[in-house]
Amino acid sequence: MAVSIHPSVDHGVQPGSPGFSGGKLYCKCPTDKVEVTLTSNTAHNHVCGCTKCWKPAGANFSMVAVVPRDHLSVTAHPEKLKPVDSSAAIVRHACTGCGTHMYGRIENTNHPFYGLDFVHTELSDSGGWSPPEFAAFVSSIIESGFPPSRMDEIRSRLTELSLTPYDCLSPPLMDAIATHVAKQNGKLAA
Ligand SMILES: N[C@@H](CCC(=O)N[C@@H](CS)C(=O)NCC(=O)O)C(=O)O
Ligand SMILES: [Zn+2]
Ligand SMILES: [Zn+2]
Repeated sequence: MAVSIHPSVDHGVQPGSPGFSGGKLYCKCPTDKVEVTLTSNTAHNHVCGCTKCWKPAGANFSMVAVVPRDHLSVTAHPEKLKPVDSSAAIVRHACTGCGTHMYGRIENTNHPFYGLDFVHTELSDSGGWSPPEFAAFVSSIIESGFPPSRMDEIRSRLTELSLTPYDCLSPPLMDAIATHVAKQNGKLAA
């Protein structure tokens, strides 16, 4: 049995549906579930090994994608949500009943990814969402206790799944961040 990455990809990455236009995410409480409604598909879906992103029980990676913030609303039980860390770049909102992170929002208007919310589409009861495209912050799984001696297994499995492993974000996203910074510091035209 290959090393587990995340339950949504361990049996192969499922393709998305062209024209898919959104759906609902639910927390894991048995009743009174927090419901988040997305009115568009997600983009830049990926698996993330960092210690900040919510992972389902037993998973080594989180699966996380972005959606424009004006396409996300909390449509049931907003009173159960609480920010995990209001000073983080991504302010993640967790269910106080079950601990699931329902969305993460960037509140700093100068952040390169301002305007985007971070979501876990495995919490949806519908298929068709954009599939994960790469693996971010791979080395960070060691910070959660994963044995460093088994990192070759992890990177081989990710590569087999066509989830190219990066120890930060993918080159296009790192370029987007650097472009944002260069426009702010005047090295590139805004
Ligand atoms: N090695 C650190 C990396 C944390 C990190 O930088 N995470 C990235 C990917 S989600 C990030 O953008 N974090 C911003 C935030 O958590 O607010 C860890 O695992 O805790
Ligand atoms: Zn819950
Ligand atoms: Zn992360």
